[in-house]
Amino acid sequence: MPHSVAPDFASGQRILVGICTYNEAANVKTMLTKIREALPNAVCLVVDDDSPDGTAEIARRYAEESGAGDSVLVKVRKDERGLGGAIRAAMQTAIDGKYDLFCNMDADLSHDPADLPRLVSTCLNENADVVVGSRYIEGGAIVGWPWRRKVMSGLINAFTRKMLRLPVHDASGSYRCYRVRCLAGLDPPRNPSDGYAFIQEVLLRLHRDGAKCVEVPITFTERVHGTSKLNFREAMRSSLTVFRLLAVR
Ligand SMILES: Nc1nc2c(ncn2[C@@H]2O[C@H](COP(=O)(O)OP(=O)(O)O[C@H]3O[C@H](CO)[C@@H](O)[C@H](O)[C@@H]3O)[C@@H](O)[C@H]2O)c(=O)[nH]1
Repeated sequence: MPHSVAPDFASGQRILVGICTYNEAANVKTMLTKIREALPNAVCLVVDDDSPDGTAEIARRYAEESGAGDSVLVKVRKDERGLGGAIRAAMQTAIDGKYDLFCNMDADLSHDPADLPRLVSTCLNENADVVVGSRYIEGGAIVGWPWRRKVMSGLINAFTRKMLRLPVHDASGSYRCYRVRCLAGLDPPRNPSDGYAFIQEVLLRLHRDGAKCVEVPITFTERVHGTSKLNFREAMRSSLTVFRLLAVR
């Protein structure tokens, strides 16, 4: 999809782009390069759970050698694991740093950094509180998944949307742009999801707080390098979390 705006359109906004990484040595450098091309004024944050493959070190070296300096931050969590906790840590950095917008995306190039300007401009132009990159609306797509995973993910998302009365069709994808003031306004969750379910949980809590949620179509492309960390157990745990989230106020 073509960009409707020039890459530096949001120069008045302070934008933090967070990518969470576990064993993304083969992807992190390309990701950072492409994010900086897409949004030259944004700050990139890598939240790495002490990956044994040296992801954090590659990101640090990239920051030094590319001259990115303070516009690439690397946070290493030594004793914690889990995508949900890592995204929460990135959100907290956005809140503490008084950023205006926080964009979150996968670090394996499944989410195309070239879509970042579209998410950001939609947030600004439509005065949205959260913009969700969606695989399940017209124009959205998934490339490279076997049909079984597509069907499973589509069904889980339809079920989650219905059960939690969410206003979006893609609750489990984490390509999003948030207004930081809305994240800062959320009460700290009492028992937050540490795994992939956090992606649904934060959307639900924002929606219940009255946040304006807008969807834009994205194409999700299965990674070429590295492996997914979403195993069957975590997928089930995340899906069943819907029932726990029914109790979220
Ligand atoms: N810091 C940290 N990052 C993690 C962890 N587990 C996964 N990640 C990072 O989270 C991103 C997505 O993880 P994958 O394991 O590659 O997920 P996927 O199978 O490609 O996609 C599924 O999960 C995505 C979560 O964003 C979803 O967007 C997508 O819908 C899909 O269901 C990657 O950047 C990966 O490195 C963790 O424990 N800690």
